[in-house]
Order: sequence, then C-alpha cells, then structure tokens
Amino acid sequence: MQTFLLSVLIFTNYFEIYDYSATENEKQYCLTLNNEVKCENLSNIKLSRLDGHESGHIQSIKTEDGRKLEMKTLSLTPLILEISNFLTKKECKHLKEMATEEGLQSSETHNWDKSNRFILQDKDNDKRLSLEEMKLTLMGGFDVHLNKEDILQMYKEIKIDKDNDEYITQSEMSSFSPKHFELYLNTFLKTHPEKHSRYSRQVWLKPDTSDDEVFNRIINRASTLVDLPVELLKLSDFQVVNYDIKGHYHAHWDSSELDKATPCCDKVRKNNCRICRYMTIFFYLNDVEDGGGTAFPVANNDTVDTGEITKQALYNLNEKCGSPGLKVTAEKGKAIIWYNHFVDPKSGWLGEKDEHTYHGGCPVKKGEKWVANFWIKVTDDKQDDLAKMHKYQQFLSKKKKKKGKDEL
Ligand SMILES: O=C(O)CCC(=O)C(=O)O
Ligand SMILES: [Fe+2]
Repeated sequence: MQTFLLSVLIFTNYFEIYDYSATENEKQYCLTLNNEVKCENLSNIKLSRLDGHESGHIQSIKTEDGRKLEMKTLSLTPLILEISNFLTKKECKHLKEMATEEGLQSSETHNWDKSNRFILQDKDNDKRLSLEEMKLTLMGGFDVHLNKEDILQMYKEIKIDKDNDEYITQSEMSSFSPKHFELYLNTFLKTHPEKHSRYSRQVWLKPDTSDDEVFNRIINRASTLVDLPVELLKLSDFQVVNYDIKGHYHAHWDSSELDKATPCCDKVRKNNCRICRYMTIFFYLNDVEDGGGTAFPVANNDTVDTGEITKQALYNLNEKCGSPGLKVTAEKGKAIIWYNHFVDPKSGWLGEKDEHTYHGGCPVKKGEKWVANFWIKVTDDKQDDLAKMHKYQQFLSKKKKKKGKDEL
C-alpha cells in the first residue's frame, strides 16, 4: 500500500513539473520516422521539403524492400518530383482491390445544394449577362464548364432569351430560379459527362485505422520518401480514384489559400472551412491506353495570374492538356509529389500556397485510369497538429506492444 501511494505521488509530481515549469517550446513531441521514434521540442520540429534540382535531374533512392529507384525533378515551379515504380504491380493491384471492396462513388464536384447561393457574374455591371458572364455564373454555381454553343442551346430549351439577343436581362431572368438551371443541367450532364468539372468515381481509404499490411507498408515507404513522420501521413487523407472513358478532373488547386481567419476543414468541420493540404503524393495504379495524364498548366510560368487562368480557360483540360505547362503521363506504379504550400520560415510549418501547383487530370481517351491521392494534411496550428500526432504515436506504440504480447 505504501509503495503504491509513493508511486502515485511521484507520478503526479512529474506531471506537475512537466506542465507548469516547461514553456510550450520545451514540450516534447514524439514522432516516428524510418521506424525510429524521436522526441523533439516544438521549435526544433519543421516540415520537411525535399530539394529540387534542375529539371531532368535524377537522384538515387532505396526503398525498405531493397529496390533501387530514381527520383527525377520534373519542374521547379512548382517543385514536382517523379519516382517510377514506387509501387510494385502487386501493390497497385492491392490498392485497387481495397478501393473496390470499400465501394467507389461518383465524385462529381457539383454544387447543387448551394443553388441558393447562385451568384450572377455581371462583371461589367450592365444589369444583363453576356454569354461569357453566363458561362462564369454557371461555372461558379454548378461546377460545369460550358461553351457558348452549350449556353445558346440551353437558352433555346429553357426559353429564357425571349428576344434572342444572346443577353439575359434582369427581366428575362425574373421568372427563372437556380432550380430551373439545375433541372436543365442535371439532364444535360448525363449525356455530356465531359462538361463536369470532375468526372470519376472515388473512395476514401483510412490510413489512421487500417491494419492492412500492404497499405501500411506503402504509407511507411511514402513517409521515408518525403521525410515526414508516419503519424502525419496516417492522420492524412488517402483517396483512390477511377476514371472511365471521358473521365477527367479540370485544373484546380488541392489546397486553399492561407487565411488564418478561416479554420482548416477536418472530420468534424466540413463547412465554412478551408482545405489544408501541405503536399500531394500522387500514385498511378495502372497504365492508361490513351490520355489520362496529369497536367500542370502554369508550371514554369514566371508568375501565376488567376484572372488569366479563367480568361484563357486553362482549367479546361478537355481542350488543353499539357500545353501550355507540363504533362505527366500515367504509368503503373509511378508516384509524383508536389508541395501545395511552402514552409513558413518562422514557424517551420504551413506557409503560403504555391499557386504554380494548379493541376488536373486529362481526359481518358481509351481504357481506364486508376490513381490515388495521398493528401498530407497540415494546418496552421503547429502545436495542435503536433499534439494530435504525438497522441497518435502513443496509440501506435501501445498497439504495437499489445500485438507483441499477443504474439508471445
Ligand atoms: O487524375 C489526375 O491526374 C489528377 C487528379 C487530381 O488532381 C485530384 O484528384 O485532385
Ligand atoms: Fe488534384
């Protein structure tokens, strides 16, 4: 009894000292890298970012299963690195099977539910919508990419342009609600899937709870590759995507602008939040017979002008794929990585968004395409991120100990 009391006292005391005398910066966070747990304090922990070299430069790397691979710099603005055969054929097959078992669902990024926030893009304030302004209005409200002919066809079918002058005035609009457009577009998109912003099927795999050996091996390999803790990767998002013929994903950014006033989205918070993904590790799980590469339309541009992107319709990969910019071809087992954000030099954590990472999936012309996005989630609350990772590390080590005991 006495021994027990003593140990409780010592234990409590230890935590008091830990909690009250240490500054936040001296708190230790324990994380796993290369199968080793290391503890560091807040100020010593920084997000890793691999170095790029001139484009075409090749660096040798070795995987945990002894395979020698090459990592090639594809571009410096943004930094894109490519590793062929990062996944074995068996691993690609396994991920596709896991995805199929889990059940893929349509990943159209339409905004039907937001129809009440239909914003008319009357850019020149002349109280009427030109064809170009209607195109932007529908793109913002419904995530569809229509050309002038499509819009004129719609005017004809829904009988909105009473005087046929190709302009929609306030009075012509007055008897139409977003619902009318929605009804028309719903039917239209069924026969024109290429007009969707994204046309594919997808499923989320769960790195944090999965006990799948192959999946965990891939996560560990990716953690070593990008030099980021396993805990960070396991708490991130892994999505498998399947595109059929005409499947595509128009150009977009994987992460939102840095904006400290808006919280990052997480499992609980899904509205009024921004997407915070430090980097994307992207896997190709099959060879596509024709089409289906990944395009970076503003790669190697000196600057990125978002107005120009819209004006030149660079988002529309049905028409432009890889030119201007860079195109990565789909190849079974290949991984490419890019950083959606820079590292903030002061905090060593999530910094400004890299606008050059604008990218998308080119249409599949023949065959199908299977890929996986591993989006590495980092917020601008370094301490909170580290606390979650540390807690997860403790959970993992407990699980490992228990597994060890069970196997004895
Ligand atoms: O399919 C591709 O090549 C790109 C997909 C993509 O960018 C995404 O899913 O976010
Ligand atoms: Fe993307």
